[in-house]
Amino acid sequence: MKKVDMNADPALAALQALIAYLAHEGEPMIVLDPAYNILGANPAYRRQFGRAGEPVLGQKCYRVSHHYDVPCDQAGEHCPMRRSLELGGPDRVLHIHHTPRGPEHVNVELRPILDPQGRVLAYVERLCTVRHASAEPSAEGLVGRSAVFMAALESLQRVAPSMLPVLLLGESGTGKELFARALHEASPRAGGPFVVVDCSGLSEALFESELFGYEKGAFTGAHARKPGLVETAQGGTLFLDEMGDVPLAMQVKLLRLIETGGYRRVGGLETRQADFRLVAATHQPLARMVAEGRFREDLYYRINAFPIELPALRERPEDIALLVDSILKREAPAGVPLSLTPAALARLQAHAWPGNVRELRNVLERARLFADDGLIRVEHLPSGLARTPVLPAAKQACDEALLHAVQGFTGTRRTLAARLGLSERTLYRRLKALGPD
Ligand SMILES: Nc1ncnc2c1ncn2[C@@H]1O[C@H](COP(=O)(O)OP(=O)(O)OP(=O)(O)O)[C@@H](O)[C@H]1O
Repeated sequence: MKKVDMNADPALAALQALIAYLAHEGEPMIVLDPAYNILGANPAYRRQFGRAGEPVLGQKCYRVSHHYDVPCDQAGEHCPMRRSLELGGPDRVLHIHHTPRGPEHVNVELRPILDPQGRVLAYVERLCTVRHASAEPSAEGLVGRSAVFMAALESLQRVAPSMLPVLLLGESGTGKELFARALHEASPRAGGPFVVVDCSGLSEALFESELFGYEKGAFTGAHARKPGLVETAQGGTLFLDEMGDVPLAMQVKLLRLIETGGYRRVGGLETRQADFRLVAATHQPLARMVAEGRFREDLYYRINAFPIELPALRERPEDIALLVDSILKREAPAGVPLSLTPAALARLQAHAWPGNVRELRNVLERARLFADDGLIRVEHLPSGLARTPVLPAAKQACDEALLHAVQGFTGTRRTLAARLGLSERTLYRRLKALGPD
């Protein structure tokens, strides 16, 4: 390695020392100059994000991570370097990065390194791939890449390391349970249990014995002692689903449990100490229920410490294609790939989805039974589903789906037309309308 003359350029020497220091860090890190050039990359970065034969040094960070020709903020995204400059300190953002494995959700943390005069000498960027959500079709877990989905995921990432109770708000079928599980997995309690309590439809007595357990002989039928779900969640996460349905009389016991961690088994005298991270969810308007006296105000403030709004599916139509591919991966028997015609996809994108992702899953499960050749067409979708309105969004989605299909296809036009459920002439006409390529 070339020796640096410290007296000649102390700033350069400081940068070299910084790069050498980061070489021993286990997490992927790069050093950037204020003009977005990558000055150094540690071995962890090269292992995780480097591509054989593609040098990263001297490249622009936005080119390597996003394949953009301009910085992220000029491409409509949050640029941590710009924000860091505005804030005069570190910044964090969740981005979708191109990696050798495909697009991935990556947590980016940027810290400015200042010279003695307080000028930015360089930035250190730490990258951390989010493992519990996918930006590509995935057979399991959360998937999504729309801005509203990313905002919810970013909140999840920020709160996960803490012990703060989280309240997930969203319509039925928006993935509250999936988010709760992802939160648990992203938290330091991931090695502990994840326990789901469905609070809907439980009477007060049943709720108490389910949650706190009971002693032998506590009531008729209590032949043996039974631990409650709070005890089962020891060291892990307790997920209270449909929190708005907790009976009023139980709310006070729940509040005591959350505030002091203390509870008693039904029929027991001993106060036991709970140890769980609380995640609650509801599709009900809790604030209104408080105003109407149907939900305790003190409990509401306690659980509402960190609310996360989960978007309805109609607010993220750009995620539908990704969700469809993911659900079809889940539903398809091994080895039989299923796909949709662009027209069928456009119809799904135009529907309002009151039942959200669950409804989408059900529609696809049904359609699959009709798609004998593995291709789901419009006629396989329920007739009540949005009738292909020529909405600009739906039309554009249809065109995008077509382009996507063309780009990934290596066979002849004839076989491509057959796969898409179009006549060869229609395919030719549609491609012509999309441009010379
Ligand atoms: N972002 C997502 N990515 C992949 N699958 C999803 C996503 N969101 C929801 N799902 C799927 O949709 C279905 C409904 O999700 P989930 O049960 O988590 O919703 P919920 O909001 O808890 O519903 P409810 O309020 O009725 O309990 C599940 O099959 C889940 O796997």
